[in-house]
Amino acid sequence: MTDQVDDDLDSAAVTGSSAVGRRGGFPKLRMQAADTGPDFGPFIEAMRTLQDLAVSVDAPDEVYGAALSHAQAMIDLLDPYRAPEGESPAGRVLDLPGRGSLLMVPWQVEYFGPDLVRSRGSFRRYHVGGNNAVHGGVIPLLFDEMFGFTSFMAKRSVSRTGYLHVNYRKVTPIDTPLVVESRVDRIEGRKTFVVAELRDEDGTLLADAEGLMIKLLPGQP
Ligand SMILES: CCCCCCCCCC(=O)SCCNC(=O)CCNC(=O)[C@H](O)C(C)(C)COP(=O)(O)OP(=O)(O)OC[C@H]1O[C@@H](n2cnc3c(N)ncnc32)[C@H](O)[C@@H]1OP(=O)(O)O
Repeated sequence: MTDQVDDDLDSAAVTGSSAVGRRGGFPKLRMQAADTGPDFGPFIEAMRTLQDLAVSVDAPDEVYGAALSHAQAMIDLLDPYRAPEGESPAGRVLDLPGRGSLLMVPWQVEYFGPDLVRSRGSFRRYHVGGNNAVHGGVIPLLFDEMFGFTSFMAKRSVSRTGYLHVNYRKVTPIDTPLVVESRVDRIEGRKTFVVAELRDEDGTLLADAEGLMIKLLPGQP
């Protein structure tokens, strides 16, 4: 998938501080897909496991103290390497789940075209809202990412989400392979109406969504 998207991302417009030009409203960034070494992916996966643990362990206070020391050592190690958006690899490694960004759910786009974008993955302990069900605020994050990608593939990339409506049809489980598909429903001037469905591998509908992506005007952030 990377080659096609590399080209598109190179000319894509995304928000950020290191602008090198303007296209539509967004600053245009150097946004080539990041080419990382072999340790970046495992580092992100380890950080995701730490997120799972941080929301789930019940440990003695001295264990939290020891973990805090390790966390502070990591902060000291990484802090000198802070980089502007569009330069740090997180969010730009298209072959990693969630583009290698901890903000994104760790899903992998497996098909993308102007007609359809499909992504697969699982939610995990970090995403639990209650009783092992995925938090109702996490699912729109997945849909919004899909709508952004769908809009991008439909060559409507300089767009932002105007609204995102989610119907929660069934409880969404963690640690279960799921699939989401998103497509353009219709285009009206600046407005791209997008729809998506989240299903389990048996085809059971868990949630669906409709969104409005609005093409930005020059000067809009
Ligand atoms: C491969 C890369 C993948 C990346 C994925 C990442 C995707 C992430 C996408 C996002 O999450 S973007 C962040 C969340 N969204 C925002 O922060 C948007 C904040 N809102 C705005 O900036 C402005 O509202 C916006 C620029 C979108 C629109 O403002 P405008 O003043 O230019 O639009 P205007 O109010 O004139 O509305 C334009 C049309 O949209 C309609 N509209 C706007 N908001 C609407 C709304 N909420 N509901 C229904 N219709 C709406 C409006 O009626 C009108 O329709 P008509 O053209 O038919 O007259």
